[in-house]
Amino acid sequence: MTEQAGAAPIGPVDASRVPRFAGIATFAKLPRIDEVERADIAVVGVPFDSGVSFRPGARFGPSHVREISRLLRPYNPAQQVAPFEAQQVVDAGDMAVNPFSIDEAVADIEAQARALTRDGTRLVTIGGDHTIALPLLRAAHAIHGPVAVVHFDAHLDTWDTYFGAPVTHGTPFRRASEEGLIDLTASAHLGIRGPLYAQADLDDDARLGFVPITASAIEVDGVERAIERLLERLGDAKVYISIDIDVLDPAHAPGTGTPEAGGLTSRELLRILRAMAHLEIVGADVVEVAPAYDHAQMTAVAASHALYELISAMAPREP
Ligand SMILES: N=C(N)NCCCC(=O)O
Ligand SMILES: [Zn+2]
Ligand SMILES: [Zn+2]
Repeated sequence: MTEQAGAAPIGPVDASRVPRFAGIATFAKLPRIDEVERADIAVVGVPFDSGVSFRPGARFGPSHVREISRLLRPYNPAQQVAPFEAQQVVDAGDMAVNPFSIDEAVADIEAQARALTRDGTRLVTIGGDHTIALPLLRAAHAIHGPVAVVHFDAHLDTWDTYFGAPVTHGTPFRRASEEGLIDLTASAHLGIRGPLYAQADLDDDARLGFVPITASAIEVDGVERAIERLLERLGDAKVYISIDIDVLDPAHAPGTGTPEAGGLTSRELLRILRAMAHLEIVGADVVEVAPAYDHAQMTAVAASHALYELISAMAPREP
């Protein structure tokens, strides 16, 4: 089956005809990339977790999230859009990445991201640990120049090195800032909380170009105020959205490697994502889902809904 030029996008398999628990688990039962001529958005997995500092297992995130994503439905009332009708969305499978060498893996990811985005396709990536944001930002920068990074996370991920290693899941945004990949005037973290190594972590972070909208600011001032601050910061910059699922409270997302108490609810996360629908979103990722620590697929449910809101936010709107 091949999409004809100009024809309507090929959508998901109809779950009222083929039970959603049957068949191959592509994301949201979407077509595979080889079933269409060209895609506006490719959902791609990056099964890599050799950059973690604590619990491993995010390499199994992509298949775990795809499995539960089969429950997603075609119309998103919260954004008033049918995200798989308004644009061609496909599942591009998983990238092949070296599990024994971080440097090789990072080069593999960048090369495959560049190949997938060569003809204007935008990537929505399922991790994998947060290390993968660095090569994904390198690939985005090659096309768009410096992008505003909207980073949802309990952690800053702008630390310098771990055991002397510069490329880990705690360091991607420091490297990205040093390399000039991010727009230093428009990037922000959301949901930051928990213990740090020192006050200097925050000072470094500000110097590297981020403004933190903390979990406690969201609690005290409310989600609407957080959205206002975020949109003010972003202006009309091109945006890359990176969601570490540990931005959610462990009550909402236990299946992750470095959990921290006091996090966002999934409802808060989804609402903030919807507020970015009018922006130019050039790519996105959802990372750090570690199925071995998940219960009742709850972390995967949160991740699959975050991905659905991202894809919906990226859909073209009637002017
Ligand atoms: N990116 C995530 N999830 N965690 C980073 C934590 C780094 C640390 O152990 O200090
Ligand atoms: Zn984190
Ligand atoms: Zn992170």
